[in-house]
Amino acid sequence: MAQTPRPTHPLSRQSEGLQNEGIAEAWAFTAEHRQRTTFFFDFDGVLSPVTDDPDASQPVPSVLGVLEKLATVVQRVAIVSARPVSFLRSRFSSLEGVDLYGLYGLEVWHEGEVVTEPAALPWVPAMAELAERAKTELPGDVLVEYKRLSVALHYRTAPQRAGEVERWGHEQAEAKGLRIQAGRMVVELKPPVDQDKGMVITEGVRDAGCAWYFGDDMSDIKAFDALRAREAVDPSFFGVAVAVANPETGAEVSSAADLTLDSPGAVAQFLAEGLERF
Ligand SMILES: O=P(O)(O)OC[C@H]1O[C@H](O[C@H]2O[C@H](CO)[C@@H](O)[C@H](O)[C@H]2O)[C@H](O)[C@@H](O)[C@@H]1O
Repeated sequence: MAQTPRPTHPLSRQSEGLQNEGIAEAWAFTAEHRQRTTFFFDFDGVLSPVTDDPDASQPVPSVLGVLEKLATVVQRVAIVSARPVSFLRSRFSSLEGVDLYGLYGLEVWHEGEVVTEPAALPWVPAMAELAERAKTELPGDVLVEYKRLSVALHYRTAPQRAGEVERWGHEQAEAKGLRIQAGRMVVELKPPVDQDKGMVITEGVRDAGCAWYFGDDMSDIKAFDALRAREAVDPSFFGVAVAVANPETGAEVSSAADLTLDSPGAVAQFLAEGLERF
C-alpha cells in the first residue's frame, strides 16, 4: 500500500478549501502513523479558558472525553504545562492514559509519583522565600502564585501594574540568579535550570513518526521549534504546531504555528472531528 506523503506546511493555506485539504492530509498522515504519534497539549488557554483566578481554571468539559479517546488510538498523549503536576492531577485525575509534565518539565508524573528534576530541588527554599517577599513588596492587586519551583506574578486584574511587576521580577532575577519567563499577563521566576517545553518535546519526539503540539503562549513557541527541528533532521517525521488564538500573544504564537484555532472549545471540537478519521 502506498504511504501517505508528509503534508506540506503551513496547513493554513490561502483559501478555506485549501486549508481544509491541508488539515485532512495531516489527519490522514496521523492516522496512518498512529502507533508512532504523540499529541502534546499546553493547559492554560488551550484546554482551559483563561480566568482571572488561576486556581479557578478548569478544562472545558468536552475535552476530557476527547483526550481519553485520543489516548486509545495514538501512541501517547501528554500535557506539558507551567503548572505543577499536582495541579494537573487535580484536573485530569480521571485520565489514566495521559502523561503529565509540570513546571515546564521540571516535574513529570511517572509510575504514580511526581519525579522532580534533581538540579532544581535545591531552589525550593529560595522560591518559597521569593513568593513571601513578592506578597509583601508588590501591591496587593498583584496575584502571587507559588508553585514550589517557580513563582508567577499575575497582573491580569491589575494591568496597570505590568511595568512595576516586570521591573521587580527582573531585579529579583538578577539579584538571585533566577530566570524569567514572560507569559499572558504574568511574569514568572524560575530556577536557573535548563528545562523548557522545547526540551520536553525534543526528548518526546526522538522516536516518533508524527507529533502535534497545541499551545497559546510564548513558552509554547519553543515546543513548535522543537517539532521543526525534528523535521529538519528526519524527513519522514511530521510535526504539527497548532496555536490557540488570544488577544495577548495572538500574532506571535499564531505566526509560528501551522494552524490557529479559536478557543479551548474549538480545540475539543477539532480533535473530535479528527478522531472520526481513525
Ligand atoms: O503552560 P501553561 O499551562 O499554559 O501555563 C502558563 C501559565 O498559566 C497560568 O496563567 C495563565 O492562566 C491563568 C488562568 O486562566 C490566567 O489568570 C493568567 O493570566 C495566565 O497567565 C498559570 O497560573 C501560570 O502559573 C502559568 O505560568
